[in-house]
Amino acid sequence: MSSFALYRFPHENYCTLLSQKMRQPIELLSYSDLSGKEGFVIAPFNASKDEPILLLESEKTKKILLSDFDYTFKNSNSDSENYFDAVYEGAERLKYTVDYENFSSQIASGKFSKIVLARRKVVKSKLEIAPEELFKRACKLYPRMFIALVHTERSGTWLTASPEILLEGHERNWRTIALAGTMKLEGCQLNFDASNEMCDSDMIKWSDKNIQEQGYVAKYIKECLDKFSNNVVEEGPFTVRAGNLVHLRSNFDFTLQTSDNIGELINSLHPTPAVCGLPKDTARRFILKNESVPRHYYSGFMGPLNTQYGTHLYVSLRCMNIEGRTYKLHAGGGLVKNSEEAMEWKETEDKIETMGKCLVTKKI
Ligand SMILES: C=C(O[C@@H]1C=C(C(=O)O)C=C[C@H]1O)C(=O)O
Repeated sequence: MSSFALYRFPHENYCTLLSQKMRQPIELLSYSDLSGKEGFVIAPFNASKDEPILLLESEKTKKILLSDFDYTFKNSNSDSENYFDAVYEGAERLKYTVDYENFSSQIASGKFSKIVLARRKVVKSKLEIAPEELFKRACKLYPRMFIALVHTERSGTWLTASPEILLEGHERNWRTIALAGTMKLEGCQLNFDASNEMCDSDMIKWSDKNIQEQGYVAKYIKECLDKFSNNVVEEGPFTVRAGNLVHLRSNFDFTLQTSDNIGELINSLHPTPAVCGLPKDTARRFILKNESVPRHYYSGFMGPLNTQYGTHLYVSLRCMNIEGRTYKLHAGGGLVKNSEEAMEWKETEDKIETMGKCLVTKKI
């Protein structure tokens, strides 16, 4: 099968299909090597020989209006009855509890001020659902998010509905964000940021724990950017919606003299404490060694790099790895001093629901 990336930016009514048949994607082992490269990047949480950074060069690019989607991809099964079985990967809940104990004890001992613990849920469907159909559902359910369906031989097939920009811009003007802190909208709050009705944003009250979690990410990002730009403008944090969740977000707009060393900037930013921890390198090593389930391309990033439309890299969150009728849904959350296990577990369940909804929604 050829490699492809099908993606849609927030609020756009069209998607882009980039496919590569003749050659395999370029494989890179270091984020810094992205400097000067052009194409669609699919990067893992941690680049290695087994899981390299993949770069698709556009042999063929096509823009498709979402309203023409069904005509372009003729799917037969969007209406049929389906059901799902949760596949318990050796006591998933228990594994999380054990990991949580291990991770939070490192915070208690002062090794990390913040660390992100992730897990996955595996579900099987009775019938195969065309991945393009799932992409279309994600586009309709999540107009504010970056939606991407990618496939390569090395990475397998992944669908993401990401609220988090890692880096975007072109020439001199760039932006990144610090996104962290999570709450599920309930009751009247579900009107938050809906176009027709207003909900009093005072109804969304952030806990000190969430404010602290996001503060760590914002501080880290500011320090990274100050090494590359002397012109960083920080705005926020403010509340933003992602499906039925809200997060705290700060914007960082900055200028670069040249985008020639963009790989260095990416290497410095990724993985931010929104998906990894502080201090970064020890947290990353700890996660790789101790988390029960390998992250693969979850909590990496993907998107177009240095194309004629600029760079738009998003963190690969609210995503799943698709293997036929088996769907592996990944999610994590940041642990800090006052975290509680049951609440952190629920947060991962709430995040997993983002992709879960795409699986169970029938025709939309
Ligand atoms: C790690 C994830 O999300 C990240 C972690 C968040 C948190 O800990 O509150 C919030 C948004 C994302 O930056 C995920 O969705 O799996």
